[in-house]
Amino acid sequence: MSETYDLIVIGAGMAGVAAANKCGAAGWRVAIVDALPYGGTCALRGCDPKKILRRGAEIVDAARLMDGKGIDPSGLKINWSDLMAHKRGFTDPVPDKMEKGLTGNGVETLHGAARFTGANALEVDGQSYQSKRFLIAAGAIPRPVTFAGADLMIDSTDFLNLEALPKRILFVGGGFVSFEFAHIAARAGAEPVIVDRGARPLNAFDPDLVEMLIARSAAVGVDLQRETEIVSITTSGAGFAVEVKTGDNTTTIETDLVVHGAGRIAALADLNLEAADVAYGDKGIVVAPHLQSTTNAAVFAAGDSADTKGMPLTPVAVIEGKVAASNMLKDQKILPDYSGIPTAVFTVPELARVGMLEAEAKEAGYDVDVRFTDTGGWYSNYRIGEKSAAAKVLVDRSDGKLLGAHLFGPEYGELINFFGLAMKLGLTAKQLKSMTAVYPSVGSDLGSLL
Ligand SMILES: Cc1cc2nc3c(=O)[nH]c(=O)nc-3n(C[C@H](O)[C@H](O)[C@H](O)COP(=O)(O)OP(=O)(O)OC[C@H]3O[C@@H](n4cnc5c(N)ncnc54)[C@H](O)[C@@H]3O)c2cc1C
Ligand SMILES: NC(=O)c1ccc[n+]([C@@H]2O[C@H](COP(=O)([O-])OP(=O)(O)OC[C@H]3O[C@@H](n4cnc5c(N)ncnc54)[C@H](O)[C@@H]3O)[C@@H](O)[C@H]2O)c1
Repeated sequence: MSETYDLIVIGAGMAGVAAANKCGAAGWRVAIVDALPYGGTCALRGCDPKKILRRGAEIVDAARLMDGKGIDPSGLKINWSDLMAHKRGFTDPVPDKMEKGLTGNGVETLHGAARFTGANALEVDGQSYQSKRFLIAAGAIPRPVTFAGADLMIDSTDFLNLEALPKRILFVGGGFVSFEFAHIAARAGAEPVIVDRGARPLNAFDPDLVEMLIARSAAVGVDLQRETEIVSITTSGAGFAVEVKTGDNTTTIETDLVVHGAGRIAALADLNLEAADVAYGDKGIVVAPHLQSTTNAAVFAAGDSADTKGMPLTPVAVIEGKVAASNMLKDQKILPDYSGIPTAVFTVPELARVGMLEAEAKEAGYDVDVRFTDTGGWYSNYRIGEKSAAAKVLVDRSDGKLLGAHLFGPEYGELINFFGLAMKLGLTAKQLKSMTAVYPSVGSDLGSLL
C-alpha cells in the first residue's frame, strides 16, 4: 500500500531541508528523502568542510606574510590528517543533527534514491509513495566530460576526503573548486596546476581582480594554464600523464592526482522525470519564476537542481527552498529576491562579488562611475603584510545607487556583506559611506572605497 503526503521533498541539502522544516512546522504531512546521509553538499561535501581545510592554508599564509616582521614561519606546516580529523569533527555529527531537526518538525525522513513513477507518485527502494506536491532539491553533480581517461579524475567530494595530499595535483577547469582547492593544496606543500580551456578563469568575477588573484596564486606556487584543453588522461607509474593542448602545441603533464573542477550540472538523471512529465535541462528543472514546474503543477524545484536566475550557491538554495515552501503552503506566487546576494571564492586571500560586473552594467546602459582602489598599501593590509588587494565599486551616476562591488583581499569575504545589504536595501553609495565602523577594522576601510 502506498503512503500519501502533502509534500515529499527530494534531497536533504540546504534547499530541501529549509522547505521540509517550514512545511512540517506548518502542520503538513511531509516526507523528505535522500540517497546519501542527510546534510547535502554544503555541510558535508562543499562549503563547510572546504572552509575548515582553508583555515590551515590561512594560518600558513598569514605566518609567511609576517616573515621578517616578527614571525618566523620556518617549520610551520599543515598536518593534513589532523586537519582532516578537525574537518570530520564538524561533518560527522551533521546527518544525525539534521535528521533530528526534521523529525522535531514532524517531518518523516526516508533513505534511498527517489524515482518518479507518475505525476503524483514516486518510489524509494521499491516502496511507493503518493503526494499532492513534490519539491525537487536534488542538487548538482560534476559535469560529465568526454576526454579519454576522464574516469581517472577524482571529484571535489573525493578531494575533501583525501587521507594524504600528494605533491603534484592537476585541476581540470579554472572555476571556484579548482582555485579554492589549489590554494589549500599549495599551502599544504603541493604543487598545483590548474588547466582551464578559457582565456579568463573565474569568469563570473571582475577581470582586473581575477588577474590580481592569478598573480597572487602564482606567487604561492599555483600554476595556471589558460586556453588549454585536456586531450587525455592515462595512468603513468603511480600517477597520471595528462596530455594537454594549447593552440597547436600538445604537451604532457605528469601528476599524482587529477581533480575535476570543470563545473557541475543538476543531478536529475536518476529521477525518471519523464514519468512525472517534468521538463528539465542541464541547468535544472524548468520552473516559472515562483519555482513551480512549467509542466507539472504538483512539482516545485529549488537550489542547484532548479533552473533559476540564482547562482548555484548555498544562500540561493536556502532562499529558494523557503520561497517554494511558502508558495506551496499559501498557494501563492511570490518570487525569490535575488538582489544583493554576495559570493566569494575562498582562495587566500579571497575574491568576492555582489551585483553586476562592470561590463554587465555598461551593457545594460547604466552611466557607471567605476571606483577602483588598490588597497595593497592600506593600513589593514600593511598590518598583516598583504600587498595584493583591491576593490572596484560600481555606482550609478544617475541616482548614486550601488550597481556592484568587487573585492580582492583578506577578510573581504566579510566586507562584501555590507555591500550586499546596501544593495538589497537600495542604499546610495553616500548612505553606505555614512556607516560608522569599529576602528581599526576592515569594515572601517569601507567608507574610503566609496
Ligand atoms: C566543493 C564545493 C564547495 C562549495 N562551496 C560553496 C561555498 O563556499 N559557498 C556557497 O554558497 N556555495 C558553495 N558551494 C555550492 C553549494 O554547496 C550548493 O549550491 C548547495 O549546497 C546546493 O544546495 P541544494 O540543497 O540545492 O543541493 P545539495 O546540498 O546538493 O542537496 C541535494 C541532495 O539531494 C540528494 N539527491 C539527489 N538525487 C536524489 C535522488 N534521486 N533521491 C534521493 N536523494 C537525492 C543528494 O544526495 C543531496 O544530498 C560549493 C559546492 C561544492 C561542490
Ligand atoms: N565559494 C563558493 O561559493 C563555491 C565553491 C565551489 C563551488 N561552488 C559552486 O559550484 C559550482 C561548480 O564549481 P566548479 O568550480 O566546478 O565550476 P565553475 O563553473 O566555477 O568553473 C568551471 C571551469 O572549468 C572550465 N572547464 C570546463 N570544462 C573544461 C575542460 N574540459 N577543460 C578545461 N577547462 C574546463 C570552465 O571554462 C570554467 O572556467 C560553481 O559554479 C559554484 O556555483 C561555489
